[in-house]
Amino acid sequence: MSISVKALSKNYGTQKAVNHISFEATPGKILGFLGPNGAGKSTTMKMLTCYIPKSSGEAKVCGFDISTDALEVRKNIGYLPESNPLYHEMYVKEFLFFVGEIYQLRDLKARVNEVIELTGLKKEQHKKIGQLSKGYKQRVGLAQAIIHNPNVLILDEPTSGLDPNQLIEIRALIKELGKTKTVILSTHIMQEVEAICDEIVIINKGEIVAKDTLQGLLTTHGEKSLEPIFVKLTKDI
Ligand SMILES: Nc1ncnc2c1ncn2[C@@H]1O[C@H](COP(=O)(O)OP(=O)(O)OP(=O)(O)O)[C@@H](O)[C@H]1O
Repeated sequence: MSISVKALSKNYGTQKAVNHISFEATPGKILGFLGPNGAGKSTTMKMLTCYIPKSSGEAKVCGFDISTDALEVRKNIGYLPESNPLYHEMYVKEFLFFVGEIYQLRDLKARVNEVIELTGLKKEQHKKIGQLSKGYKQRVGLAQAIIHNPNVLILDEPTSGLDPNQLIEIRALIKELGKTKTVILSTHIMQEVEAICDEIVIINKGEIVAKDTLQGLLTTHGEKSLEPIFVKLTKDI
């Protein structure tokens, strides 16, 4: 088990952003983490990547506890945050060298060239990040997330705002990465989940309302697609 989450909670003051959630994620599978705006997806991802502390509960990444083994957790995780914060004044290669140095990677030049190849950045590699299109900025975000070859990838809305061509290419890349790594991906695009996710967790108002495979959810709810199930489980009544 690469990710194990048990009764994990996060309170912001009196607000329960994430409330006692439990789920697991395994290598070679892509887990779609879905929920309406404000459901608690980013908060969960930030706890798993040790960006914010939990309020209670437990989570382990590759056996390492997010509260007591943050350094080991970070070594094992690649994270693409929702806003994809990048240094716009840096050149693509310069930025990837910078990230690789933080991880103290050996043979960094070869690794930077490898991730540039993997993420399809070759023809844009000499540009400044600020000069790149949104899709290529996402590729840089993915490149920095995988540069240290982590076992687990946490991707917060990796395809939001991309044109259909970029979307297809980034999805294909994520699917490829998901063959060997444990991937947790949040998205609002139901077709994306249907296309690439093996497991689905739906969170609403900080609580998990569904946890199954796509086929399992379709069968349980007697539907042919995910959208009506998502609406049924998360709409305000
Ligand atoms: N730093 C913070 N301080 C206070 N409340 C916060 C903070 N960050 C998030 N929240 C609140 O926690 C709840 C969950 O937010 P979160 O960003 O995790 O949702 P989300 O599912 O990622 O939403 P979206 O799909 O819009 O990105 C929301 O009500 C949000 O306003």
